[in-house]
Amino acid sequence: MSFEPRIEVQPDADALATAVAGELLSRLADLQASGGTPQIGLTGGTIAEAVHRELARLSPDADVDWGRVVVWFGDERFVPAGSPDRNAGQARAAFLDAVGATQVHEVPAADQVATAAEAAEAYGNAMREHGAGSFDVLMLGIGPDGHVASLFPGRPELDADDSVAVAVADSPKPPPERVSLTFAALNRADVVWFLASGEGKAEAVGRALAPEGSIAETPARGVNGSVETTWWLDRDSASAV
Ligand SMILES: O=C(O)[C@H](O)[C@@H](O)[C@H](O)[C@H](O)COP(=O)(O)O
Repeated sequence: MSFEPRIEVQPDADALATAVAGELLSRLADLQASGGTPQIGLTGGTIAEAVHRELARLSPDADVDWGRVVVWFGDERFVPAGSPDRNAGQARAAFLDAVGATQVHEVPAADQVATAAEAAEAYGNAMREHGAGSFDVLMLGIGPDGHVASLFPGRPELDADDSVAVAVADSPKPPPERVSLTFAALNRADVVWFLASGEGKAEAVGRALAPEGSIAETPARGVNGSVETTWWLDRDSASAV
């Protein structure tokens, strides 16, 4: 069980993105120096995009072989592979292609399988086949409603603990069809990093970090790393902590 969450507050979104990218590269270099092949989980969203761009900028000076980093996604939008809404496409454009990441496991897209349920099953099989025992670092965003990945308040997917990934229909956050890792899969992380920037996230971050509260109401409360949980915030998103 992880201990109290660590809270890191940066002055603004730019400083936050730089700090997260720098710390991730440092962790990856250490893991590789000790002979590991790190497994990481990426997320979609605005601050994640900023972190990805910083990873592209900082990676050339870091001692990280991105060909030896296995990349997964905490959730994905169930849209065609070429859609600008794809988290994987955004991450590839922002840094994965630039840094030479070759072990990137994308959730099947809407023009590759017939249904989001098929995509979820295939992704779960891929994680089992590749022995994705646990994430060395799993990065997650949080929505203004407290959602994490594509696990939204009060939704049945919160209870889908017997699978790795689950299809999400009628998502409150567009696009409507998604695939999300379940709490069971998300919690198979040694280290969980929540990324949140801006006043619009302050209330949700406050609820997620409050001593009391329900996971049904604030799903981000349901994810913790077995070794570390860090909330990477800026002054605005930390204003209710
Ligand atoms: O696919 C997605 O939309 C994300 O995985 C989602 O969980 C995101 O991380 C949060 O909604 C925060 O997004 P913003 O940073 O854009 O607010």
